[in-house]
Amino acid sequence: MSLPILEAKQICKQFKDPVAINVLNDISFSVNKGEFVSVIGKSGCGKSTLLYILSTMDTDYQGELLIDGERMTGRKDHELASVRNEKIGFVFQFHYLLNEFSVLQNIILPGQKLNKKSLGELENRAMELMKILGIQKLSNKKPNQLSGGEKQRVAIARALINEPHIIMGDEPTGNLDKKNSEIVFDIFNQLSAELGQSLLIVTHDPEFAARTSRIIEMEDGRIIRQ
Ligand SMILES: Nc1ncnc2c1ncn2[C@@H]1O[C@H](COP(=O)(O)OP(=O)(O)OP(=O)(O)O)[C@@H](O)[C@H]1O
Repeated sequence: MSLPILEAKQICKQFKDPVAINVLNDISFSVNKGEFVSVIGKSGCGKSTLLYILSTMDTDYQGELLIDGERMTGRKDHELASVRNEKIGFVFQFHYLLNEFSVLQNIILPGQKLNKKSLGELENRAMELMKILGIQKLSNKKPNQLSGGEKQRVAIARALINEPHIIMGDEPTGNLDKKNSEIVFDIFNQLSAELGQSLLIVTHDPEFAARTSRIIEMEDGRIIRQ
């Protein structure tokens, strides 16, 4: 059997300011290739804190994190930055697209940063992704000319440009209406089912979570069900 894409082993996190609190306690789980996993739980239970650690952005924790079987814990910041660029695609509640660039330019930016493919190759991949996501007609528009749902689809294309091993999302449908949330869910589902894309999505939306392949439910910094 292939290695899990992501493994969290006994992750604990404490914030010390203003008073010491344990925000994450003994979090262990893994995500396998092609799995579409959601993380749910009440506000303040530690979901975003956990995602920040799993995405290698926060290195101040106890326990161990492995991505593709490789230990991330204890690695230097510049090494983690290149892991993020190469292996993780991010989709947030707010899309952080750059309004001075076109949709196409926004999508290929992380690919140019990684610098492993020519501009032509990146543009071809971006066109393919835009087709899958139904936004091919928007390639020359600027993000501020798009609807919220379209912007989020552009952000998903951007997250996919470097063929990430895992997509991580923090409330990616949090800012969308029901119809656009459905569209985003269907895209994630299709990526997982047809392309074997692994996804780990933090969400407040119980309907969204109920349709993912596995739900990790948190309470007070612990996993209470998965
Ligand atoms: N930098 C910080 N310093 C101190 N406490 C923090 C810090 N960041 C978060 N917390 C606390 O850690 C707990 C978990 O926060 P976190 O943002 O991970 O929750 P969440 O489950 O993502 O919540 P939400 O669903 O509202 O986004 C909360 O009690 C929060 O107040």
